[in-house]
Amino acid sequence: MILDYDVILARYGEVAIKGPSVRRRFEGKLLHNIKSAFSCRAELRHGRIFIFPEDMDEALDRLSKIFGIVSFSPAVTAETGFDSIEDALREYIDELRSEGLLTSRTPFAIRCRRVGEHDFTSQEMAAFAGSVVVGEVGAPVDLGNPDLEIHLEIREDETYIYHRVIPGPGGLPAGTQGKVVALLSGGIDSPVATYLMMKRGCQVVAVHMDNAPFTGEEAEEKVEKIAAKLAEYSAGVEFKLRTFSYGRYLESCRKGAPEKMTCVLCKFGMYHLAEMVAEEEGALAIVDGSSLGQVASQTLPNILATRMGVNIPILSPLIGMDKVEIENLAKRIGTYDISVIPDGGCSAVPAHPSTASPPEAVMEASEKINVKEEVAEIFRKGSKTRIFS
Ligand SMILES: Nc1ncnc2c1ncn2[C@@H]1O[C@H](COP(=O)(O)OP(=O)(O)OP(=O)(O)O)[C@@H](O)[C@H]1O
Repeated sequence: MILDYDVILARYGEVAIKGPSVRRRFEGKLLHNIKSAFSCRAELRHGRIFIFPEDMDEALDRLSKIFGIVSFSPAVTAETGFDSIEDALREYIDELRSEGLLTSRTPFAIRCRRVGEHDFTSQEMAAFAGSVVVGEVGAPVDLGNPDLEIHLEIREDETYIYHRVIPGPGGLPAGTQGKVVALLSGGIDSPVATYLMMKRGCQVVAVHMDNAPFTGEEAEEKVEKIAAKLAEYSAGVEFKLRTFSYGRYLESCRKGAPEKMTCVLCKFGMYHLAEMVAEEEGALAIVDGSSLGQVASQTLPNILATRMGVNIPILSPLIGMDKVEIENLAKRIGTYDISVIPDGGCSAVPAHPSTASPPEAVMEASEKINVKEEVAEIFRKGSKTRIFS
């Protein structure tokens, strides 16, 4: 970064359409989350967040992971007035030229917005600033389809100059929508499902079932790395990972029920364990990475059978998405490269898992192996817990 930015103007979207009291709560949370992500002063002014960071590069990097922010612009501050804006603009133009963003052939536009009383209109200031650029560089003005837009945002006696509008992640500020228990495996899907619920403002307690001896140590390491990556999107709000030893339950499924039902019973037990965790943690829903028809346990009959007897909502934000869409999202959020690290898979998966287990058969098998008691025992033994913030 060459330009000597001193402030970032951040815009927030959905927060702004809420009623006054919800809006105040959301704005407060957003400010808190920003201040937790990096050292800065941040304040609300006229529906924008003005951020004065200690380290500009770090701030620009972290803001792309703060939910609630729609876009943000690093800016240079000038005193409002023709002379001072002209001076600041000339310096700004010099930097744009040295970065190759503005030449004598670059169609450009000045966009000017104004709050406060001034002795000029926005249009007059835009025309003035445009003439400075033309005089300095000779670039053509093109208001309809410019390659470069230079913004002047005039707020009372301060003017902010910027040209970059960097997209933020959108969504709602972390921590505004209560808590969920997210079933987190080392695979591609559940990190994306968890991310999507975080994007809607949820605080996450991630629950992982350690299936050793049917899985290796690599699976645990992957989940920790995935949790750390997801926690980058949770500034200001705790992100917890709880790992339970689940292998003995899988062993009971293999011994006490038809082999082809192992995966369905595995999932059945997971939801029940997640419900206990939710109660303990004060979470109101369970999240998983199911996508309809993707694997044997995700057919409609098996979705029905595995969720029997669970009394809180099980949210599956990926249910209607294709694998390629999910993978693309995983790449964008940074979990894909971790998820594809080979971990040997789960050796308890049968050669021919059932794709349509009748609910009665699942209930019968679950009673025979006493799932509720098995799972309660695992819960009582407790979890390995890591807090990321
Ligand atoms: N070991 C585990 N610990 C916690 N949750 C799990 C575990 N294994 C599976 N899940 C949950 O169950 C969902 C479905 O898992 P399943 O193995 O049927 O499908 P998958 O497509 O391999 O999912 P993923 O890519 O998320 O691993 C996962 O998305 C996740 O939410």
